[in-house]
Amino acid sequence: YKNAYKRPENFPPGPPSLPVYGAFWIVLANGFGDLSLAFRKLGQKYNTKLIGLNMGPVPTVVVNDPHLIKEVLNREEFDGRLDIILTRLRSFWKKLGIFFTDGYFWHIQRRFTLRYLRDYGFGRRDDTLESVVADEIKVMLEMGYDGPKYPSEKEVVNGDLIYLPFFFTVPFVNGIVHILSRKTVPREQYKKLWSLARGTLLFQRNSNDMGGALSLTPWLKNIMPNYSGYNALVKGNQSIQDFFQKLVKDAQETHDITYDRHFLDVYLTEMKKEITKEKRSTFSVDQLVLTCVDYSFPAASAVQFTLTFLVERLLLQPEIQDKIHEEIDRVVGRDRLPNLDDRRNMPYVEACIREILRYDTTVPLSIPHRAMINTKLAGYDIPENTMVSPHLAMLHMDEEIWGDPQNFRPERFIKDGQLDLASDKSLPFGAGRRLCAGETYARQTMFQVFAAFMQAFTVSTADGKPLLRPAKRIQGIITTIPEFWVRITPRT
Ligand code: HEM
Repeated sequence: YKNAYKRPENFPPGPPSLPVYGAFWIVLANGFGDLSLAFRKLGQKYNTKLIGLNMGPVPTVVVNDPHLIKEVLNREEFDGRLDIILTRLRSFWKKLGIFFTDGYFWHIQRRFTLRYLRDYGFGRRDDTLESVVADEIKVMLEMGYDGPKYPSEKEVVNGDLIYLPFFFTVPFVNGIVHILSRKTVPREQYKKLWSLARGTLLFQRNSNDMGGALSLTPWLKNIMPNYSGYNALVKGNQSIQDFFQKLVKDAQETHDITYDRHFLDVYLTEMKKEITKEKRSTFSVDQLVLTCVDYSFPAASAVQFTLTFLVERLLLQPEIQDKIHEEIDRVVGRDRLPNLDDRRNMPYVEACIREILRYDTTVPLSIPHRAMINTKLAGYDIPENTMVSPHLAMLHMDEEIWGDPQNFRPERFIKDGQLDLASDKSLPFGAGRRLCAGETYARQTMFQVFAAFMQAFTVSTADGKPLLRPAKRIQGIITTIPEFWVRITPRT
């Protein structure tokens, strides 16, 4: 009983702790498989904007209020990340990468990678990258029109059916591979990219926004490696890591310090310089592999699932599909692919993407932050090392901000026929110094892929019956739905 109510002094109110998993049991009882729902209910029950609880041994604060979410994202002392088994098992049991590192290491590596990836088209408008992605889109559409050319393509195309999300994988991932290495994986080897995307999905689904049971009780990996998801996490991670280890190894073998061919060379050159100059460096080959993994992981999962949610929405609300087709035909016609210049003239397509990012929040509780010092939030004391989860889905469903958040209504972002950015108060990519590093890449490529796909096809359900309700959401690190077949009909 004493333990159940033991909590740091002046900590936000919230559910008591039970043995082993602390309040996680109560969270699960309030929304098994839907942490966002659970925290919405707990917020109401304790009548609080900040829910304080112990997730296993970890003091945790879930931020349910739009203003406080923005405050957390913009205060430096909340920029930390947790050091948990989930993050270690993907990075050779070290603290590496961008997503799950913090402090000096993260600052140097995030800044360096964003600065130099930019030279290869990442995070800005770049003609070369745009045409690389457009070439991949042409192949994707060709698969849709003509069916599989290589056996592995049968995994994603079957007659007039396509398999989502994997039909969308290649343009997104090959775009990143090109930014990193100035090459793309050719069509006859696309299988590699699909298995990388499948591995990523396996990893995403075997944990959750808060690290899952395995992160709270890491010893589970020794006694029940299958049931705890540990084996699946290792397997899922392996497929993406193997791909990039090979890419980095190839670059190392042909690296010449006097001439940088691509981002991998730029990194290796800096690494060699730093290692001769300094005794300790944040640069290493393992870190380069993890950097590649971190920039590819969401490109092989979050973006393609966002478009998959959008296609599902078109099946549920077919009138939206007609409006999209009308806009594409009016602005672009049928003789060329939509390009990034068209974005400003296609407010409806752009608004559909913004609305799905709000409506189906991909990362409902964001990636957990960590308080790096003892601090205060809304008058409460937040001890150092508290996990702090900004509840983005709550912000996206706030009635005061949106009026009718439960409706999927792209028009909410359009004013006088123009996209009204000021009305988009959503934060699907977070904010502040931890802002998603791939937001620009995600927004640009999603527009390119989706607009071209809709220019070419009409979508309908595989069985021809109207879709009446959305698929059940699968809670993972990102939220997904089960893969499914969709019928595409070329537009005449
Ligand atoms: C629909 C697509 C995407 C969504 C909704 C999304 C959302 C997010 C969110 C919510 C975060 C955590 C922010 C925080 O900690 O407060 C994040 C971090 C991150 N995202 Fe994305 N993301 C998407 C696509 C991408 C893409 C395509 C890339 C790379 C190409 C990317 C790279 C990253 C990286 C590297 C971080 C870690 C940043 C850091 O911790 O410093 N994301 N993303």
